[in-house]
Amino acid sequence: MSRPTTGGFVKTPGWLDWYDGPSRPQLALPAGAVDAHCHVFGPGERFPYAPQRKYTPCDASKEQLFALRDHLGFARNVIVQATCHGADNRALIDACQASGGRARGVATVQRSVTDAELLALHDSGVRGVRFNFVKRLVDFTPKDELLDIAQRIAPLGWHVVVYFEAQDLPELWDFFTALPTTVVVDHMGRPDVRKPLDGPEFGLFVRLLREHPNIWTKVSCPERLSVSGPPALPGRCGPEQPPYADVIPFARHLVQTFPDRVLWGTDWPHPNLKDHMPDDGLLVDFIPHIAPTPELQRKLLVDNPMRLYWPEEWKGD
Ligand SMILES: O=C(O)/C=C(\CC(=O)C(=O)O)C(=O)O
Repeated sequence: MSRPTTGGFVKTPGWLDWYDGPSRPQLALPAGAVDAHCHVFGPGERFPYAPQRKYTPCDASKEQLFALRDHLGFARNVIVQATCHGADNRALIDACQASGGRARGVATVQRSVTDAELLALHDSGVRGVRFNFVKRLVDFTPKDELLDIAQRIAPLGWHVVVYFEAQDLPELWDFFTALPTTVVVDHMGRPDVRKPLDGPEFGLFVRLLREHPNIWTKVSCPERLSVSGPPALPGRCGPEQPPYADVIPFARHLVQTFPDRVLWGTDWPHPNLKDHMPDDGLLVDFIPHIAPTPELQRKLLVDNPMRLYWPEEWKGD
Protein backbone atom coordinates (compact mmCIF):
# COMPACT_ATOMS: atom_id res chain seq x y z
CA MET A 1 0.00 0.00 0.00
CA SER A 2 1.48 3.35 -1.00
CA ARG A 3 1.14 5.87 1.79
CA PRO A 4 -0.39 9.23 0.83
CA THR A 5 1.00 12.72 0.78
CA THR A 6 -1.94 15.07 1.31
CA GLY A 7 -2.35 18.72 0.41
CA GLY A 8 -1.73 18.26 -3.28
CA PHE A 9 1.92 17.28 -2.79
CA VAL A 10 3.41 14.46 -4.86
CA LYS A 11 5.97 12.10 -3.33
CA THR A 12 9.42 12.09 -4.84
CA PRO A 13 9.46 9.36 -7.53
CA GLY A 14 10.73 6.09 -6.10
CA TRP A 15 10.04 7.18 -2.51
CA LEU A 16 10.08 4.26 -0.03
CA ASP A 17 7.38 4.45 2.62
CA TRP A 18 8.27 3.29 6.09
CA TYR A 19 8.04 -0.43 6.91
CA ASP A 20 4.46 -1.52 7.50
CA GLY A 21 3.92 -3.86 10.47
CA PRO A 22 7.29 -3.77 12.27
CA SER A 23 8.14 -6.74 14.47
CA ARG A 24 8.25 -6.57 18.24
CA PRO A 25 11.88 -6.25 19.35
CA GLN A 26 13.50 -9.17 21.16
CA LEU A 27 15.33 -6.54 23.22
CA ALA A 28 13.36 -5.42 26.24
CA LEU A 29 14.18 -1.74 26.26
CA PRO A 30 15.13 -0.24 29.65
CA ALA A 31 12.35 1.69 31.38
CA GLY A 32 12.21 5.25 30.12
CA ALA A 33 14.00 4.54 26.84
CA VAL A 34 14.11 7.45 24.39
CA ASP A 35 13.95 7.28 20.58
CA ALA A 36 16.30 10.24 20.19
CA HIS A 37 16.07 10.75 16.42
CA CYS A 38 12.80 10.56 14.53
CA HIS A 39 10.59 12.85 12.44
CA VAL A 40 7.02 13.83 11.73
CA PHE A 41 6.07 14.75 8.17
CA GLY A 42 2.95 16.80 7.49
CA PRO A 43 0.21 15.88 6.93
CA GLY A 44 0.74 18.08 3.94
CA GLU A 45 -2.81 19.40 3.98
CA ARG A 46 -2.21 20.83 7.47
CA PHE A 47 1.54 21.38 7.55
CA PRO A 48 2.70 22.11 4.00
CA TYR A 49 6.15 20.99 2.89
CA ALA A 50 8.74 23.70 2.30
CA PRO A 51 8.97 25.16 -1.22
CA GLN A 52 12.78 24.87 -1.10
CA ARG A 53 12.73 21.18 -0.14
CA LYS A 54 14.86 18.67 -2.05
CA TYR A 55 12.38 15.82 -1.60
CA THR A 56 8.70 15.28 -0.90
CA PRO A 57 7.98 12.44 1.57
CA CYS A 58 4.86 10.53 2.40
CA ASP A 59 2.92 12.01 5.30
CA ALA A 60 4.08 10.56 8.63
CA SER A 61 1.91 11.76 11.48
CA LYS A 62 2.49 12.22 15.19
CA GLU A 63 -0.14 9.57 15.84
CA GLN A 64 1.77 7.05 13.74
CA LEU A 65 5.04 8.02 15.44
CA PHE A 66 3.56 7.61 18.90
CA ALA A 67 2.04 4.26 17.92
CA LEU A 68 5.50 3.09 16.83
CA ARG A 69 6.97 4.40 20.10
CA ASP A 70 4.53 2.28 22.08
CA HIS A 71 4.94 -0.76 19.81
CA LEU A 72 8.74 -0.77 20.18
CA GLY A 73 8.66 -0.08 23.93
CA PHE A 74 10.07 3.45 24.00
CA ALA A 75 8.79 5.99 26.52
CA ARG A 76 9.75 9.20 24.78
CA ASN A 77 10.75 10.72 21.45
CA VAL A 78 13.12 13.42 20.30
CA ILE A 79 11.59 14.72 17.09
CA VAL A 80 14.10 16.28 14.71
CA GLN A 81 13.11 18.81 12.05
CA ALA A 82 13.77 17.44 8.59
CA THR A 83 14.68 19.57 5.58
CA CYS A 84 11.41 18.80 3.78
CA HIS A 85 9.77 21.24 6.21
CA GLY A 86 12.58 23.80 6.08
CA ALA A 87 12.31 26.29 8.95
CA ASP A 88 8.54 25.76 9.31
CA ASN A 89 8.48 23.85 12.60
CA ARG A 90 4.70 23.69 12.99
CA ALA A 91 4.37 19.90 12.54
CA LEU A 92 7.17 19.37 15.05
CA ILE A 93 5.61 21.75 17.57
CA ASP A 94 2.18 20.16 17.12
CA ALA A 95 3.65 16.72 17.88
CA CYS A 96 5.58 17.92 20.94
CA GLN A 97 2.52 19.70 22.32
CA ALA A 98 0.37 16.58 21.78
CA SER A 99 2.86 14.27 23.48
CA GLY A 100 2.03 15.08 27.10
CA GLY A 101 5.66 15.95 27.76
CA ARG A 102 6.95 12.74 26.18
CA ALA A 103 8.47 14.43 23.12
CA ARG A 104 11.10 17.09 22.78
CA GLY A 105 12.09 18.80 19.56
CA VAL A 106 15.12 19.90 17.57
CA ALA A 107 14.06 22.74 15.28
CA THR A 108 15.40 24.51 12.21
CA VAL A 109 15.50 28.30 12.53
CA GLN A 110 16.80 31.17 10.43
CA ARG A 111 18.83 34.19 11.55
CA SER A 112 15.61 36.24 11.39
CA VAL A 113 13.97 34.22 14.18
CA THR A 114 12.90 36.53 17.01
CA ASP A 115 13.62 36.03 20.70
CA ALA A 116 9.89 35.66 21.28
CA GLU A 117 9.73 32.90 18.67
CA LEU A 118 12.65 31.11 20.33
CA LEU A 119 10.90 31.29 23.70
CA ALA A 120 7.69 29.94 22.16
CA LEU A 121 9.66 27.06 20.66
CA HIS A 122 11.18 26.37 24.08
CA ASP A 123 7.78 26.39 25.71
CA SER A 124 6.63 23.84 23.11
CA GLY A 125 9.44 21.46 24.01
CA VAL A 126 12.21 22.44 21.63
CA ARG A 127 15.70 22.00 23.13
CA GLY A 128 17.99 22.36 20.14
CA VAL A 129 18.52 23.52 16.58
CA ARG A 130 19.74 21.49 13.62
CA PHE A 131 22.36 22.55 11.10
CA ASN A 132 22.33 20.38 7.99
CA PHE A 133 25.41 20.31 5.73
CA VAL A 134 24.41 17.37 3.52
CA LYS A 135 24.55 18.86 0.04
CA ARG A 136 21.81 16.67 -1.42
CA LEU A 137 19.45 18.04 1.23
CA VAL A 138 20.20 21.73 1.59
CA ASP A 139 21.72 24.72 -0.12
CA PHE A 140 24.67 26.46 1.48
CA THR A 141 24.10 28.57 4.61
CA PRO A 142 26.87 31.02 5.61
CA LYS A 143 28.64 29.89 8.76
CA ASP A 144 28.44 33.34 10.33
CA GLU A 145 24.64 33.01 10.18
CA LEU A 146 24.77 29.62 11.85
CA LEU A 147 27.19 30.81 14.52
CA ASP A 148 24.89 33.74 15.23
CA ILE A 149 21.98 31.32 15.72
CA ALA A 150 24.10 29.13 18.01
CA GLN A 151 25.07 32.12 20.13
CA ARG A 152 21.41 33.13 20.44
CA ILE A 153 20.15 29.70 21.51
CA ALA A 154 22.97 28.97 23.96
CA PRO A 155 21.38 31.03 26.79
CA LEU A 156 18.27 28.84 26.47
CA GLY A 157 20.36 25.80 27.34
CA TRP A 158 19.78 24.38 23.88
CA HIS A 159 22.31 22.38 21.86
CA VAL A 160 23.18 22.16 18.16
CA VAL A 161 22.59 19.01 16.09
CA VAL A 162 24.77 18.75 13.00
CA TYR A 163 24.39 16.47 9.99
CA PHE A 164 27.23 16.17 7.50
CA GLU A 165 29.14 13.78 5.21
CA ALA A 166 32.39 12.36 6.58
CA GLN A 167 34.49 13.80 3.77
CA ASP A 168 33.38 17.31 4.79
CA LEU A 169 34.57 17.05 8.40
CA PRO A 170 38.02 18.60 7.76
CA GLU A 171 36.42 21.71 6.29
CA LEU A 172 33.77 21.88 9.04
CA TRP A 173 36.14 21.13 11.96
CA ASP A 174 36.87 24.73 12.94
CA PHE A 175 33.19 25.66 12.81
CA PHE A 176 32.06 22.69 14.90
CA THR A 177 34.77 23.23 17.52
CA ALA A 178 33.86 26.91 17.80
CA LEU A 179 30.20 26.27 18.68
CA PRO A 180 29.38 27.52 22.19
CA THR A 181 26.97 24.69 23.07
CA THR A 182 26.77 20.94 23.31
CA VAL A 183 27.00 19.60 19.76
CA VAL A 184 25.30 16.35 18.72
CA VAL A 185 26.41 14.69 15.49
CA ASP A 186 23.80 12.79 13.49
CA HIS A 187 24.57 9.23 12.44
CA MET A 188 28.25 9.16 13.47
CA GLY A 189 29.12 11.75 10.83
CA ARG A 190 28.20 9.21 8.15
CA PRO A 191 31.46 7.20 8.07
CA ASP A 192 32.48 5.27 4.97
CA VAL A 193 32.43 1.82 6.57
CA ARG A 194 34.46 0.36 3.72
CA LYS A 195 37.43 2.20 5.21
CA PRO A 196 39.29 0.84 8.22
CA LEU A 197 37.97 1.52 11.71
CA ASP A 198 41.46 2.71 12.74
CA GLY A 199 42.03 4.61 9.51
CA PRO A 200 42.52 8.39 9.26
CA GLU A 201 38.96 9.15 8.17
CA PHE A 202 37.07 7.63 11.13
CA GLY A 203 40.08 8.46 13.29
CA LEU A 204 39.42 12.14 12.65
CA PHE A 205 35.84 11.77 13.88
CA VAL A 206 36.98 9.91 17.01
CA ARG A 207 39.57 12.65 17.59
CA LEU A 208 36.81 15.27 17.33
CA LEU A 209 34.96 13.69 20.25
CA ARG A 210 38.10 12.87 22.21
CA GLU A 211 39.39 16.46 22.05
CA HIS A 212 36.00 18.14 22.55
CA PRO A 213 33.95 16.80 25.48
CA ASN A 214 30.99 18.98 24.47
CA ILE A 215 30.54 16.95 21.27
CA TRP A 216 28.23 13.92 21.30
CA THR A 217 27.14 11.56 18.53
CA LYS A 218 24.08 9.53 17.57
CA VAL A 219 25.05 5.94 16.74
CA SER A 220 22.00 5.56 14.53
CA CYS A 221 21.15 4.85 10.90
CA PRO A 222 23.23 1.74 10.10
CA GLU A 223 20.76 1.24 7.26
CA ARG A 224 22.07 4.44 5.63
CA LEU A 225 25.74 3.49 6.02
CA SER A 226 25.98 -0.26 5.46
CA VAL A 227 27.50 -1.66 2.27
CA SER A 228 27.52 -5.34 3.26
CA GLY A 229 24.08 -5.56 4.89
CA PRO A 230 22.20 -7.73 5.45
CA PRO A 231 19.11 -5.54 5.70
CA ALA A 232 17.07 -5.44 8.92
CA LEU A 233 14.25 -7.40 7.32
CA PRO A 234 12.59 -10.67 8.39
CA GLY A 235 14.38 -13.68 6.94
CA ARG A 236 17.39 -11.60 5.90
CA CYS A 237 19.10 -11.22 9.28
CA GLY A 238 19.05 -12.84 12.72
CA PRO A 239 21.03 -13.33 15.97
CA GLU A 240 23.78 -15.20 14.12
CA GLN A 241 23.72 -12.83 11.16
CA PRO A 242 23.14 -9.33 12.54
CA PRO A 243 21.95 -6.65 10.17
CA TYR A 244 24.38 -4.07 8.82
CA ALA A 245 27.35 -6.04 10.15
CA ASP A 246 29.91 -3.66 8.62
CA VAL A 247 28.56 -0.75 10.68
CA ILE A 248 28.72 -2.56 14.05
CA PRO A 249 32.46 -2.01 14.74
CA PHE A 250 32.16 1.74 14.16
CA ALA A 251 29.08 2.25 16.31
CA ARG A 252 30.31 -0.10 19.06
CA HIS A 253 33.66 1.70 19.22
CA LEU A 254 31.88 5.01 19.82
CA VAL A 255 29.53 3.55 22.46
CA GLN A 256 32.40 1.92 24.36
CA THR A 257 34.74 4.91 24.03
CA PHE A 258 32.22 7.66 24.78
CA PRO A 259 29.44 5.90 26.75
CA ASP A 260 28.14 9.16 28.25
CA ARG A 261 27.93 11.05 24.96
CA VAL A 262 25.99 8.73 22.64
CA LEU A 263 22.33 8.69 21.60
CA TRP A 264 20.24 6.34 19.48
CA GLY A 265 17.15 6.82 17.34
CA THR A 266 15.05 4.91 14.81
CA ASP A 267 15.13 7.74 12.24
CA TRP A 268 11.50 6.83 11.50
CA PRO A 269 10.04 7.30 8.90
CA HIS A 270 13.48 6.89 7.33
CA PRO A 271 13.50 9.54 4.60
CA ASN A 272 15.41 9.08 1.38
CA LEU A 273 16.31 5.39 1.72
CA LYS A 274 16.72 3.90 -1.72
CA ASP A 275 17.07 0.14 -1.68
CA HIS A 276 15.04 -1.11 1.28
CA MET A 277 13.06 0.01 4.27
CA PRO A 278 14.11 -1.53 7.62
CA ASP A 279 11.77 -3.25 10.03
CA ASP A 280 12.00 -0.89 13.01
CA GLY A 281 11.68 -3.77 15.46
CA LEU A 282 14.76 -5.40 13.95
CA LEU A 283 16.54 -2.03 14.08
CA VAL A 284 15.97 -1.99 17.84
CA ASP A 285 17.48 -5.49 18.00
CA PHE A 286 20.61 -4.00 16.40
CA ILE A 287 21.27 -2.11 19.64
CA PRO A 288 22.80 -5.00 21.68
CA HIS A 289 25.38 -5.48 18.93
CA ILE A 290 26.67 -1.94 19.48
CA ALA A 291 25.85 -1.54 23.19
CA PRO A 292 26.57 -5.05 24.47
CA THR A 293 25.81 -4.57 28.18
CA PRO A 294 22.68 -3.45 30.04
CA GLU A 295 24.66 -0.56 31.52
CA LEU A 296 25.73 0.71 28.11
CA GLN A 297 22.17 0.30 26.85
CA ARG A 298 20.82 2.31 29.77
CA LYS A 299 23.29 5.11 29.18
CA LEU A 300 22.59 5.14 25.44
CA LEU A 301 18.80 4.94 25.68
CA VAL A 302 17.90 6.56 29.01
CA ASP A 303 20.61 8.44 30.91
CA ASN A 304 22.15 10.36 28.03
CA PRO A 305 18.95 11.50 26.28
CA MET A 306 17.32 12.37 29.63
CA ARG A 307 20.33 14.49 30.65
CA LEU A 308 20.15 16.36 27.37
CA TYR A 309 16.40 16.73 26.78
CA TRP A 310 14.69 16.30 30.17
CA PRO A 311 17.41 17.41 32.65
CA GLU A 312 14.73 18.64 35.06
CA GLU A 313 13.37 15.08 35.31
CA TRP A 314 16.57 13.05 35.13
CA LYS A 315 17.10 11.03 38.30
CA GLY A 316 20.43 9.59 37.37
CA ASP A 317 23.60 9.64 39.44
O1 LIG B 1 16.46 11.75 8.46
C1 LIG B 1 17.69 11.74 8.52
O2 LIG B 1 18.31 11.78 9.60
C2 LIG B 1 18.44 11.67 7.29
C3 LIG B 1 18.03 12.24 6.12
C4 LIG B 1 16.96 13.26 5.98
C5 LIG B 1 17.31 14.51 6.71
O3 LIG B 1 18.21 14.56 7.53
C6 LIG B 1 16.49 15.72 6.47
O4 LIG B 1 15.72 15.78 5.49
O5 LIG B 1 16.62 16.65 7.29
C7 LIG B 1 18.77 11.88 4.91
O6 LIG B 1 19.92 11.37 5.04
O7 LIG B 1 18.22 12.09 3.80
